[in-house]
Amino acid sequence: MKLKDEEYFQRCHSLMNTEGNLTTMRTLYYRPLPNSLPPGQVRLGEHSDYGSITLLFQDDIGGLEIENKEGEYVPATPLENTVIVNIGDILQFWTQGKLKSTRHRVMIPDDKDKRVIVRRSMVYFVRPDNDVIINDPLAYRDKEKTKEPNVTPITSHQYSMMKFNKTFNY
Ligand SMILES: O=C(O)CCC(=O)C(=O)O
Ligand SMILES: [Fe+2]
Repeated sequence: MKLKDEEYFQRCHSLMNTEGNLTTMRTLYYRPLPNSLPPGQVRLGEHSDYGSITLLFQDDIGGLEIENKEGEYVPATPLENTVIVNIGDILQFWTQGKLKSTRHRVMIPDDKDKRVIVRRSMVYFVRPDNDVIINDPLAYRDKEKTKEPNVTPITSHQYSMMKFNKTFNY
């Protein structure tokens, strides 16, 4: 990635566990569902996560799907002792799209035995420190090789707030 400072990304997360960083852990509880539902129903809508990376721990019920390069959703079948690492929007901005933020969703299992059981997941959303500028691709690599983009700087905090307000608009 031609990092001019190999510790750049690490330093941008140095305030985790303080008020200067919005990294959060969320536990999700998907309640049991009736068997009468038709197949192919969405449980958690398509989205990309908006931090830098996400660590996702799911149980063995399944339903999580990830969008591949062809734009098709493919199952992320649960594997024991495995953590899924998603790239979030901010890492995509930072790297000018070199690393892609992965769209994903959760479907209701077609298997009727699995629908009537609770699904649980645990998600750790890693976000850069609040004041980090997320749309300056030059911050992490050799400035001479890329033209200075003419854009208004956006901080990690501003972007997160914009996404929170859109997602939790009720
Ligand atoms: O429950 C899952 O497996 C996915 C959760 C998720 O994508 C999210 O909370 O952003
Ligand atoms: Fe997600």
